[in-house]
Amino acid sequence: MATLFNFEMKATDGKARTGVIQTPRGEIRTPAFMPVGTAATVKAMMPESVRATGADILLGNTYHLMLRPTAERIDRLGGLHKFMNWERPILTDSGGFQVMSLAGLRKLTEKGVTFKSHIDGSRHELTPERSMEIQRLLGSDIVMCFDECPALPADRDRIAESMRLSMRWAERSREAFGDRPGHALFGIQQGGLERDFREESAEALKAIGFDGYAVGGLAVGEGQEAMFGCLDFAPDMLPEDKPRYLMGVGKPDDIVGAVARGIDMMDCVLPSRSGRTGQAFTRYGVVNIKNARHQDDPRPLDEQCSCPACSNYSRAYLHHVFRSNEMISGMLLTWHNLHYFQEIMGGMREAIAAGTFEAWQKDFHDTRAQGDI
Ligand SMILES: CNc1nc2cc3c(=O)[nH]c(N)nc3c(CCO)c2[nH]1
Ligand SMILES: [Zn+2]
Repeated sequence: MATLFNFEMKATDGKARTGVIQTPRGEIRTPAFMPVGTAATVKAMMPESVRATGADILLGNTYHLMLRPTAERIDRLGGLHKFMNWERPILTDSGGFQVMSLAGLRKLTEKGVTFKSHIDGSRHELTPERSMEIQRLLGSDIVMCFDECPALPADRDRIAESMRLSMRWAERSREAFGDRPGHALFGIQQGGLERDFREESAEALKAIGFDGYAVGGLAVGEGQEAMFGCLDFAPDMLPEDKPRYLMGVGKPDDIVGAVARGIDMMDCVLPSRSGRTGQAFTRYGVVNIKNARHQDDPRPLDEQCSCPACSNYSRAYLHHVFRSNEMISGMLLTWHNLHYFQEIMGGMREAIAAGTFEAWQKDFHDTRAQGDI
């Protein structure tokens, strides 16, 4: 019987690793970037287009889907993969982070969190047990523990108290998840930027035992320097033979820096969200296509990019459709950004496998510094 869920390390280069996570719905090449499909869609993209950019796995959200159309309805309709026509792996976040960032009238207790829907004001409750049930109903392949992610900056007492609550919730999540071959449960390390709390959290998670381990509690306003400072020690505390997932990251240089510090998986709304606002990420830096200087420019966004936007359209055209608020504008730029993010991931996988990751990083940063964008 094929192994139902396992992480096969192929090569390392310094702290960076490259490998493959085998799942019943297909393999995930690491380091991996997960496009965010919050409400059962990667906004402005057909699923086959998302696949064409090179994505092996998508992220879905417990919070959004429990409110609309509800997990029970998706279950009755055959589960999230069928519902959104994406048959490859899906990782779902557990809802706590989105409650704190989106919902109203929240009440946090040891049991869980109650809140008012940002959609219609109805009241809801999320607990570790309910989050596990929702993610089971959705049919996601990688389930995240229900946790609490404190906003930074926060004092040490607050961070310790929040981390310890999350570790008790991790225990309850593991208990409620049960034994589900072919489905993985990932624990989430908390502890802010504090080395001792990160250590305590890692020890607690390892004692429970998970199929993968996320570094949570970052990309919440601490800035890249502080985040990298934490990533200089936090991932090393997690089991080296399991996938390490940095939640919510990030800009291209955040992603490269995280992989260099031992991270295997990441997710971020940036490429899709900024694609819809006209912000394009290229190897030379960021291009704001709505800027008037592009209105007569016949060149593609990025001469070296093979995506549909760069292969078939000029900057002048992209500028026009954004200025006219045409639907194709967000489609083309989202496709380009996701394609570019996957190109970065593919480049890193190859470089790590070849032992040339240092040189690859130098080229990545040097190219970004030059060039007329
Ligand atoms: C954009 N920054 C960010 N930091 C995060 C931190 C966390 C976290 O600590 N826990 C959970 N469950 N999710 C998180 C998420 C949502 C991931 O898309 C985060 N997203
Ligand atoms: Zn492109």
